[in-house]
Amino acid sequence: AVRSSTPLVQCITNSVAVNTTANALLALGAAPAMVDLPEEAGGFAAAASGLLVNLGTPGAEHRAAMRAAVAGATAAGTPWVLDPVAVGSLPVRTELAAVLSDAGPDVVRGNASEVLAVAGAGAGGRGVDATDDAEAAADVAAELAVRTGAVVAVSGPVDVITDGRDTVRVRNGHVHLTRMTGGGCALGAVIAAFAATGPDRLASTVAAVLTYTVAAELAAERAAGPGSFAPAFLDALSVVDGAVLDARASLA
Ligand SMILES: Nc1ncnc2c1ncn2[C@@H]1O[C@H](COP(=O)(O)OP(=O)(O)OP(=O)(O)O)[C@@H](O)[C@H]1O
Ligand SMILES: Cc1ncsc1CCO
Ligand SMILES: [Mg+2]
Repeated sequence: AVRSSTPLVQCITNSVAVNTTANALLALGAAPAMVDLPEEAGGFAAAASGLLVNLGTPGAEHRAAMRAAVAGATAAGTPWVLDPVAVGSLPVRTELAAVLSDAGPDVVRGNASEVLAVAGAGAGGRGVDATDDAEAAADVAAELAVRTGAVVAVSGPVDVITDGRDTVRVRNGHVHLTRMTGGGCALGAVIAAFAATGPDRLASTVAAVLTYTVAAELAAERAAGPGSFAPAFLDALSVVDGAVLDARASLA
């Protein structure tokens, strides 16, 4: 459905991951648009198929663009994904994530530390990357889903995806994804692309994570390390299909 509909995905994302994210969407068959000016972001979000709001390098202009884009997406019913990068101890993005997670995102996507922090459970001086165990955040993620109405996708060696009622675990993936910058950030954009294909947010998010992590496995078979993994991953995103997913999926 992503390939046949070519969803237009607006990304307000960080300056590190912008190129990786655009290339991942193109490889998958979606259309990226990094429209991140405050004066343009709201109108564009109303017309886009999906929106990513990623807090990785949230300068003042980006923050204004995020507010405008969320308002435009909300008014038009455009699905949007919040990636609360490195929230927890950094004050500006942590406050921003609290506001945005209450603004009705369709999906909140982060690693375990970030999801715990957005849920207000990341206390106690826990470092931003102190845990990569998504399972440890599963209950908190489900509570966050119920409170916000969002599907919550926690990434890690096993990804946990929940709408607060049903929870799906995706065991696919490869550690090279964590050694390529933007490995999590591009996943947020891919989740937005899949959200544009239909109203079932849990199903579209599981499909996005499964596609992404199976592509990583295909790429790892051809890669000598994280450097050659990155282009192999784009190649794999462009060929992975339903038959490969059926053969490779490790869901629980
Ligand atoms: N140890 C691991 N083994 C296999 N796959 C992993 C592992 N850790 C993460 N992944 C996969 O990597 C992808 C990105 O998840 P990760 O948890 O690294 O995001 P992140 O911490 O937000 O990344 P970023 O550095 O871009 O912010 C997900 O698809 C996840 O399945
Ligand atoms: C390295 C880095 N720093 C801020 S955002 C980002 C991309 C990975 O999250
Ligand atoms: Mg991240």
